[in-house]
Order: sequence, then C-alpha cells, then structure tokens
Amino acid sequence: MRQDIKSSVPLPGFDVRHGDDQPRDGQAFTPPVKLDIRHVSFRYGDEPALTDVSLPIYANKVTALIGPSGCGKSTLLRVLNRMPDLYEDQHVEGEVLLDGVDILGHDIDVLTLRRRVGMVTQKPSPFPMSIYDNVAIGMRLNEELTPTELDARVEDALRRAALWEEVRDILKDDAQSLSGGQQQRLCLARTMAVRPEVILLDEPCSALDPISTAKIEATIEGLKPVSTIVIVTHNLQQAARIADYTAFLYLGSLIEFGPTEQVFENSVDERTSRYVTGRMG
Ligand SMILES: Nc1ncnc2c1ncn2[C@@H]1O[C@H](COP(=O)(O)OP(=O)(O)OP(=O)(O)O)[C@@H](O)[C@H]1O
Repeated sequence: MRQDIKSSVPLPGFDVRHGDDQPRDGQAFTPPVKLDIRHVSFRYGDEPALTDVSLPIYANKVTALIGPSGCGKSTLLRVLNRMPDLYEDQHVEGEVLLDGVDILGHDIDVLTLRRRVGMVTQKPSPFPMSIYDNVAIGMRLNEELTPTELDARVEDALRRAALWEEVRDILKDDAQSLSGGQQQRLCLARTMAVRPEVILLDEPCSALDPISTAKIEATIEGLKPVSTIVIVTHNLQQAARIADYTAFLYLGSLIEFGPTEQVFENSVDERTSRYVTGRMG
C-alpha cells in the first residue's frame, strides 16, 4: 500500500471520494477528486520509470509534479492521457480513474479521452498549417460553430495563451515560422481552445520570458473554475506560486503529496525538504 507516502490530505483508497468535500477532523474542505491515480507503475521496455504511484488530482485545482530530472514527472503526465498507447514498448499498470472510470481500460475511446484530457508537451509541436488553423482545428472537428463564433474562440484562446498581440495580424502565416516560445504558447492555445476538463502541462514556461510566464501563470489561475490542471515544472517558485497541491517524485516513486504550502514549508520527508530547499540536484 502507501504507508511510505507522506501526505497531509486523505489519499484515494482511504477516504477521499468524489464529491466528498465535507470538512473532517477540523481540516479544510477536501475538494472532489477528478483523477484518481491508483498504483500506477510504468516501464520503458524493461526499465521501470514509475513504481506504484498513487495520488489524487483534485478538481478545479492546480497540482504540480516536481522532482529531479528523470524522476518520472513527464512519464506520469503522459499516462494521464494515454500517450504510451502510441508506443509498443511502453507498459502501464494500475488504474487512473477519471470521474470514477478507469481511463487505462481497453474499452476507453482514446480520442474522446484526449478531448477531455488535453496535453501541452514540453517540446512544442504546431501542425503544419496556419496559426489560425492550429487553434481552430479541434473546434472544427468537435463543435459546430459559426465563422464568427470560431473567430471569437480563436481570439480568446490566443489571448489566454498571451499570444494574441503578437499574432493578430499574421493569423494566416505558417505556425512553424513562429519562435520556439511563441510555438509553445500556440500549442497551449490549441489545447485550451477545446476547453478540456483536465489540462496537462509539461513545463509550459520553459522557453518563455518572465512577462509571458506571468501571463501564462495568470491564465492557469483563470482556468481553474472550468478545468483541472496538472503541471510539470522544474521551477519551484512557479510551483509555489500557482499550485494548490504538489507531488514530489523521486526515482519513479511518489515521496510526498499535499497542499503546496505544506510540501514546501513543512515537508514530512527529508528528501522533499532537501529538494525544495535546493540541496538535492
Ligand atoms: N522514450 C523513452 N525511452 C526509454 N526511457 C525513457 C524514455 N523517456 C523517458 N525515459 C526514462 O524514464 C525515466 C523518467 O523520465 P521522465 O522524462 O518521465 O522524467 P522527468 O522527471 O520528466 O525528467 P525531466 O525533468 O528531465 O524532463 C528516465 O530515467 C528517462 O531516462
């Protein structure tokens, strides 16, 4: 089980359940669980990358995944929208319940899942088409919008991604002509445009200047009423600023999970404490 995982909030499998937001033991309200990660293990071929990871991702909150390079943060994020399905040698075990349904099950429609759980990868990957079409493509496939509605949604997504001012006059240009940081914001706009219930962000600000970073962080905060956000970040200040909950991973295991303030200021595990205070590489 999970006796070795330090947590100041109830973990799934114990007493966290959907809609269970009653105060207990004088603690703050526990939000409902959107994604319930249960005993997830992962291998690349024979190489383990995650070992028995369990944690709740609370609805309409930001959860940061932190930990040293190679500890499995991106791997865990990729499991949450079944990216490993694309690779024969990547093996997942365990369960990930989205609103109570195991998304790792064989009967899950992966395309529908990826509409509900959107992901922005670490390396931006705009489609070979115009800036406008990159943002519009998901809405065109999934919704019946008038051209005016589509224009408005494209503009809204680009504004939220802090890109609108830079591209408003070049919407028909090839997206791949944008800079790396602009491409990353474009991919964020593309993901947000279809309004997924869960948004997975893998280092979304790694190529951004401080002004764009601040705008993206404000956008993430603004998304909370409509989405649940999981963010991988190496930037501990960023995690402390925007994450409601933080999970610390080390060598493929979850070491500690809890409200961000507690993980940063009052860690239970010595390894977490060393990492968040910069004493671990
Ligand atoms: N495609 C792959 N094939 C084989 N091993 C991989 C692959 N991708 C990642 N790994 C290995 O899995 C482990 C976890 O990698 P992962 O990218 O999830 O870590 P991370 O914490 O996100 O790292 P970083 O912070 O550097 O992005 C590492 O040991 C890594 O070398």
